[in-house]
Amino acid sequence: MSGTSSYTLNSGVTIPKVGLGVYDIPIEATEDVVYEALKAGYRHVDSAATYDNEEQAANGIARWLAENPTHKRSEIFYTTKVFDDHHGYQLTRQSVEESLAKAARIGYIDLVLVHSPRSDYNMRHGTWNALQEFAASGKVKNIGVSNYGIKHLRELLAYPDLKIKPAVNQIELHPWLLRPRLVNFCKKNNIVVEAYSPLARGYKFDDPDLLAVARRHKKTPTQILIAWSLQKGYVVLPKTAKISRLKPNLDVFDIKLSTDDLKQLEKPGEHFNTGWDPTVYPLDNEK
Ligand SMILES: NC(=O)C1=CN([C@@H]2O[C@H](COP(=O)(O)OP(=O)(O)OC[C@H]3O[C@@H](n4cnc5c(N)ncnc54)[C@H](OP(=O)(O)O)[C@@H]3O)[C@@H](O)[C@H]2O)C=CC1
Ligand SMILES: O=C1Nc2ccccc2C1=O
Repeated sequence: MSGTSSYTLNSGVTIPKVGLGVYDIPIEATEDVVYEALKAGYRHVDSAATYDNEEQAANGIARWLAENPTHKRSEIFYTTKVFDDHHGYQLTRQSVEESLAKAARIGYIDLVLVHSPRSDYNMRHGTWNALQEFAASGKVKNIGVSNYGIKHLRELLAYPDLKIKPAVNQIELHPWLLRPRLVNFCKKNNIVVEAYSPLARGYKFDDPDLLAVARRHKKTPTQILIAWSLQKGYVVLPKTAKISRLKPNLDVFDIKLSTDDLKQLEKPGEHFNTGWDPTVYPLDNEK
């Protein structure tokens, strides 16, 4: 098992279980890190319009494909996102066209996400309609959401003109932020869960329970956290800008965490958010 190990989305398309998150990788380093990631076995890259490195991420993929002609574009999964300031039908069309132009060297985008629900009903609805059109056109293969809470998902699933359900919901998840209700809602609705900030951005690397589990498995805390996400059935999106960390972060498929390991790692009482939490953003009638 490796970077090619995958889940199947509700669209029927497969998605590699591990993706390289490229948030905060400096623009000038992104192409090389993505290229090296593909060399190391990654087949999935997660970017966003706001990360300012979409073009460099796509170019890293294009360079690797050009140098490895036995491999096909279809083996690689490239995600980007539409930010809050481009909600609404017209602005979302514009944002995705810009993302497509930046991804020109790889031809299409595998997944476009609504980055967060932070607007209002009409704007979110317009955004989803624009994404549905891109998906129908084939320029975008799958569409989904990020940072949606249960209420935002319920709202979307009730659009009277809904044609395509979200393929994924990308949310912050790690042993200090478990979100069982939201995860179960996604699973029940056949929405694949993607875990972002799966390393809790490094804030918990010295947690004594994490260190104990890591010692037992002769693995690093990073590898245990990635394995934890996989064992929960999540797509996992660890970020590193350091080429030397790419391979070790993928060397996780042999880790089998026991029930006792999971109990020791998971901290249901913490609800530790490392960044923003748009899953609680109010609906129109809550404002
Ligand atoms: N949809 C959304 O709203 C959000 C999406 N995301 C996505 O999730 C991805 C990952 O989340 P992110 O918040 O970046 O943080 P992560 O939880 O992935 O943690 C990244 C941190 O861990 C460090 N790290 C990585 N590997 C190792 C290692 N082997 N040993 C020691 N330290 C390590 C990195 O440092 P270094 O780079 O120096 O290795 C960096 O400081 C993002 O890049 C983005 O794609 C993230 C946040 C929000
Ligand atoms: O990767 C991300 N890190 C962030 C921090 C703040 C807001 C959005 C994001 C991301 O999408």
